[in-house]
Amino acid sequence: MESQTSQFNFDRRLWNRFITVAQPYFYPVVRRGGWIFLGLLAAAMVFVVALMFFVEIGVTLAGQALFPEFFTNVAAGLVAQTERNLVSPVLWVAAVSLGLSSLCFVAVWRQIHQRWVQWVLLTFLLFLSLTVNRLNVMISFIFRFIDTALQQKEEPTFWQFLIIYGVLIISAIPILVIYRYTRLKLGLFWREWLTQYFLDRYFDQRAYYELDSNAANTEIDNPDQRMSEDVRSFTGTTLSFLLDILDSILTLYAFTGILYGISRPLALGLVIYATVGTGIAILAGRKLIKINFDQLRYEADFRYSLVHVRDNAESIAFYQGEGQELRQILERFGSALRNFNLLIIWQAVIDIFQYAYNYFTRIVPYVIVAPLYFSGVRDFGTITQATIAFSQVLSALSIVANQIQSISSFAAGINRLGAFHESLEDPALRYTRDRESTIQTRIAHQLALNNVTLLTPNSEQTLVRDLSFALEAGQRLLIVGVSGSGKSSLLRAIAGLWTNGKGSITRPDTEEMLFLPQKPYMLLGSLRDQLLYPMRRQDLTDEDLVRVLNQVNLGGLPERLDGFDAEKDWANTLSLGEQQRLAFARILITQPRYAILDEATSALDVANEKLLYLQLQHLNTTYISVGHRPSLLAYHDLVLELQGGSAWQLWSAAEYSAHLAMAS
Ligand SMILES: Nc1ncnc2c1ncn2[C@@H]1O[C@H](COP(=O)(O)OP(=O)(O)OP(=O)(O)O)[C@@H](O)[C@H]1O
Repeated sequence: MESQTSQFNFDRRLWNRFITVAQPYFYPVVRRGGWIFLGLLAAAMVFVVALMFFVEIGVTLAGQALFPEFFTNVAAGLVAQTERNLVSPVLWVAAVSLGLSSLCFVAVWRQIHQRWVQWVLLTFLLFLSLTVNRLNVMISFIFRFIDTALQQKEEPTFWQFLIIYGVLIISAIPILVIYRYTRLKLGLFWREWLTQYFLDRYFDQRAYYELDSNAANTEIDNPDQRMSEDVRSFTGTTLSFLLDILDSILTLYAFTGILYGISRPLALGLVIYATVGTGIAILAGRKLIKINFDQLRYEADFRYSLVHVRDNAESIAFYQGEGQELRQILERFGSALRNFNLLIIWQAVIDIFQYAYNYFTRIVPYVIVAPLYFSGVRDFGTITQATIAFSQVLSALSIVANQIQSISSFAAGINRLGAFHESLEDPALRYTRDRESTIQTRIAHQLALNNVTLLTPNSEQTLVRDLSFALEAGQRLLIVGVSGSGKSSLLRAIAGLWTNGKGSITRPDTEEMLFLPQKPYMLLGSLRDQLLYPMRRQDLTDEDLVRVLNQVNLGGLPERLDGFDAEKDWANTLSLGEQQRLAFARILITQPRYAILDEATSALDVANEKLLYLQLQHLNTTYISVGHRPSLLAYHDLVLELQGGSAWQLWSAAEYSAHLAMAS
């Protein structure tokens, strides 16, 4: 896999990642889906602009019909413009644009019919953005009239326009509020969908397990942050950039003509100026992507170290490891601060560029238009108009140059989400090294291993070589061996968690098997949730649960801990032995065909261990245990001894007992 940390550029890869993450909410992922998505977006923009054209004509005509005197006196320019529009070819262009853009949506309706809410909201949002843009233009006109009336001391006109302004603002406020609300609402829907999209893939095929996101050399650090903060800022920022781009296009449309009319060299000079500025901003911004990317990681690492302390509070307290923990946390915090320092230095460098870029622009129109004025070709007002048009067009063209900081941090977020998406979609990318071969799994009624050679995920150790055995129904196997010989790993291979190696494993479907891992797992939730984990059987009453708890010697638990529905921090409330017994109760409730127990009774006294195994023998469950204690031999028929160095031997329980007796 190409190293992601070496790829911080505004390039095709970034663009592809952006489309990959942004598209699925609006258009299903299919061949050429990205282009169709962009086409639809353009169609939505065209639709909105054409619609606005007709809305403006409609509003003016309606206004003229309702208040003829007012419109003829006050908005004569608007009326004249509307009358010109009604006979101009632009009317037909707008009508055709409206029809064609609608047809684009009709053409792909089958693909997007489940996504109509987002398209309606997005189109509405674009329309509102355009309305707000128009309102601003109107307000600018009103103030021009107010200023002129003041200057010419036309008091009635002055008051008239002030009242018009008041009325306009009263009608504009709801539009502004709805505009903002719609933008946030669409962001919220999108975030909900995208988070769900990532979560589904995160839990699919145990990606969360294989990502190994705590390893120092991992490509995908802190998936939690990617799914929470990165997704949130991705959706919000994409929408606001989209609206900014629309705004820029409209501004360009409105003012480029004016500018070109005044001076061609000015228009041309502006394009060159903005292109150079954008180029420099992109060059400087590239550096910022990497720094922003690192910042997100360092911040998440810092937060994780604090969560880690919270999760392991008791162990740290026993060890009195506060000093060490504090040092670790401060180190991570230090990395975040150092990187942030770098960020503000680079921002200062970019600020130099941006200030220069924006202040120099004030000179440019004068430099180009003043000679025209001096030579008498243009009048004085032209300079003012050119300056306004120039600054409008420039700000539209300078969207990248002026927002490079936020664009680079947006790009960093896109890279984090894009890389995460890639590794979730393609399991091969999750491993740091290429696998030469994998252990094959077949689903069958019984469990059997055929010539299995098992390696650790990083291929550093071969744990067992050419291991073969088969378990008959009802046969019970005990796996023994020195610490680190690979006992738990063998169970991981049976469960399909580890597949690095050769050979094949035949086993029942995992739904028919229940694994109790070495560390008893206590989920977040109530005592009922603990007992019913992982399959939520709805048919069990409280009496059934109490009966099961009695079987594992935990009958008093509900009374002691406020019933079945109180939520507690179970891992810290229950003793290790209690947690193991609770985990064992899950087997008695689930009654799987196969149970796999990894030192599941290691924290229990021998009497409790015996009680649990006797319960297990009453079920129709075939089980495999891993354990060190000789007392376990009594509950098993076969013994698999892992001898270290990838050697193994299979014994009957009786033979192994005799072997132990001889050895001692
Ligand atoms: N994720 C991993 N990546 C690489 N090596 C690992 C990984 N997990 C475990 N190992 C290594 O694999 C070997 C076998 O580990 P395993 O947990 O299977 O031992 P075990 O026999 O169950 O030990 P114990 O009796 O102490 O629980 C160990 O040397 C361990 O360090």
